[in-house]
Amino acid sequence: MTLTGVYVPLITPFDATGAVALTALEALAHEVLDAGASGVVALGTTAEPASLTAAEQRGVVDVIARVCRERSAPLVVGAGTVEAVQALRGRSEVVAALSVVPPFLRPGEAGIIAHFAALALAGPVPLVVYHVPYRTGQHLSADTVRRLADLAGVAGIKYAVGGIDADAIELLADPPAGFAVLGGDDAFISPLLALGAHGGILASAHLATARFVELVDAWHTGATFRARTLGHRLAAMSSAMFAEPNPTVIKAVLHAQGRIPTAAVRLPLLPAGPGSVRAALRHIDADARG
Ligand SMILES: O=C(O)C1=N[C@H](C(=O)O)C[C@H](O)C1
Repeated sequence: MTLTGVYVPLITPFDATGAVALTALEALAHEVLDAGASGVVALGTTAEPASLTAAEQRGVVDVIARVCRERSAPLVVGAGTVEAVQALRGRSEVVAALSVVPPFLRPGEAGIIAHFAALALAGPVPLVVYHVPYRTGQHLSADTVRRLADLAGVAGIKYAVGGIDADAIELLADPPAGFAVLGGDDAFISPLLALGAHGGILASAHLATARFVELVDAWHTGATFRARTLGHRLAAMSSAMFAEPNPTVIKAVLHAQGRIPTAAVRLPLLPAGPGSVRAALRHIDADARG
């Protein structure tokens, strides 16, 4: 199956004691699926996974997996190591592991291909390669992405290069069969869809979920005028959501909407400032007014 549409990488809500608010998380997963998301992502960057204990991570995946089971919705789980992908064995709702390109080391493109070949072999589910070079420090050419797509057990890429680059244009001019190209930079999702991307993993889609779904559908059905107009509006909204480190603004907005018990984030993140939150809420209000 090729992953398409909008996948929402769920935040991890905390309650007033600082514990993970599992009931609110469950409700959020239902809400985004009700609004038309194709699926959800557990333990993406947006979930602050490095700030969760192993037990909290398991609790988060358990809750989201239960929702996906009830709804027959696909679940993608952030997992970058052999141990983490192997821990997904037996979870039938999990359709893929989202695995970041190894950061910081910059092993070179041949090393990256060897890494994903080994990880794909070790895991029970296919991989979606998370390519975010402004964080990992590792460039991948279109040719390298094609070689990754050729690997058995690699189902797609979350493409987040901080813009639209020459490699994206080259890749999407002739996309590998059965390989999903999913945008991962919210503000650039519309132009990437225009080039032929299959969908996106978009934290902004916690808000205005149905609009992001509409955007993907509009590009995929050739409703270009609607797609372009909506794309500009959602890009402005996404920029407001990312005015401070993700997911601080999104959590504050969800809290202001009464959807999660607190806006709390864990260190090293600091809560978003009131000006950023007000600006983001203004975008959502404007969108709701049409
Ligand atoms: O958690 C994710 O997956 C995403 N993280 C990105 C980030 O934190 O920069 C943004 C994207 O929307 C999805």
